[in-house]
Amino acid sequence: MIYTCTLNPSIDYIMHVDEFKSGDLNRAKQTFFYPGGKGINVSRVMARLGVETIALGYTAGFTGAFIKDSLKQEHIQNQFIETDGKTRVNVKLKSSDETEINGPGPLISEAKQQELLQQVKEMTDDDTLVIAGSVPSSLPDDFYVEIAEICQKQGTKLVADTSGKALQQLIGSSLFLIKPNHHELADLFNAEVETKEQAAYYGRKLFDQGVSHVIVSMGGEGAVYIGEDQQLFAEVPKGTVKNSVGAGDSMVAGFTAAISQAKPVEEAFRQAVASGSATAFQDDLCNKEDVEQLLNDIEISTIKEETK
Ligand SMILES: Nc1ncnc2c1ncn2[C@@H]1O[C@H](COP(=O)(O)OP(=O)(O)OP(=O)(O)O)[C@@H](O)[C@H]1O
Ligand SMILES: O=P(O)(O)OC[C@@]1(O)O[C@H](CO)[C@@H](O)[C@@H]1O
Repeated sequence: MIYTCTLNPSIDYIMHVDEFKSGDLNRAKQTFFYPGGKGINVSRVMARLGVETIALGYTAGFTGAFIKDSLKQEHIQNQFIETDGKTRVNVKLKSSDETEINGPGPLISEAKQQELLQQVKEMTDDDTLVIAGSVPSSLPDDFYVEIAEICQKQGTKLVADTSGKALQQLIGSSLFLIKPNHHELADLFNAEVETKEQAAYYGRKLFDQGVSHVIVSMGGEGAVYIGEDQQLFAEVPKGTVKNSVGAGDSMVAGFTAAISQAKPVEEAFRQAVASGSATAFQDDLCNKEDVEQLLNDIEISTIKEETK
């Protein structure tokens, strides 16, 4: 089974405002509510690509109930742990540019932390766990590392989509897939990552430290894949970006779904990029048809040089 874990889910409240003026009364011309949080986005895209997952994490209050209802409507199983307080609402403001305000999320007690670790301990070497998103401030900084240690011991494949300190701490753990964007990769190595060669150079360092598959996304500039004996570059399809929230998560979902269906790595990478762009080109996350339509538009080439 493939599990996704979202420690800090959200309702994503998308607001389209024509010309946003800070400090003024603005009226949105269109709004949307979506169940959000990176792992939940991965579960939703994988469901659309025909792959079953079970969503784990913490939900709370009426906002948490919205998330559970929404997933139920999309036939996605969950084993969320209910906590006190309310699941956060993250505001995504779309105007001439994209502004995001993410809430802090509810407090998670020590007992609830142990409950989640117990769920991980019950997984086996047939299972895959996707840990995605930020670690709420009430959890220990190294909570993901604790999960990684459990997974390594029992042979559960671990996919990690996080950033900052949480990502830094995970490097060195045995990981199946990570997908930093080029800014996150640059932060990890305190270096400049602007070109595909630089992305490949630092991506290879992550591979050498125990990550089986590394995808570095570079927004509209393309994406890089580093694996055992391949390093690939994909041009992203051309289109109008409507809402890039969840585009990175869609890539993780596209790749993980394809691998679970025993597709070759290059095809999994192609599906990752198609899923990311298909999400970027619409308000909600991508559908299977959108992904399939983009697959043929993606040119993949080999990156030869690995110099900075
Ligand atoms: N301008 C664009 N044109 C086409 N595709 C895009 C564009 N911007 C993003 N994408 C798609 O979204 C993917 C992820 O984008 P990005 O590198 O911004 O990741 P990210 O920062 O993790 O995303 P996010 O945090 O917004 O989910 C890209 O690899 C690509 O497939
Ligand atoms: O605050 P975090 O956990 O870093 O990110 C949460 C979030 O911004 O990530 C998803 C998009 O990737 C959204 O659905 C959600 O609002």
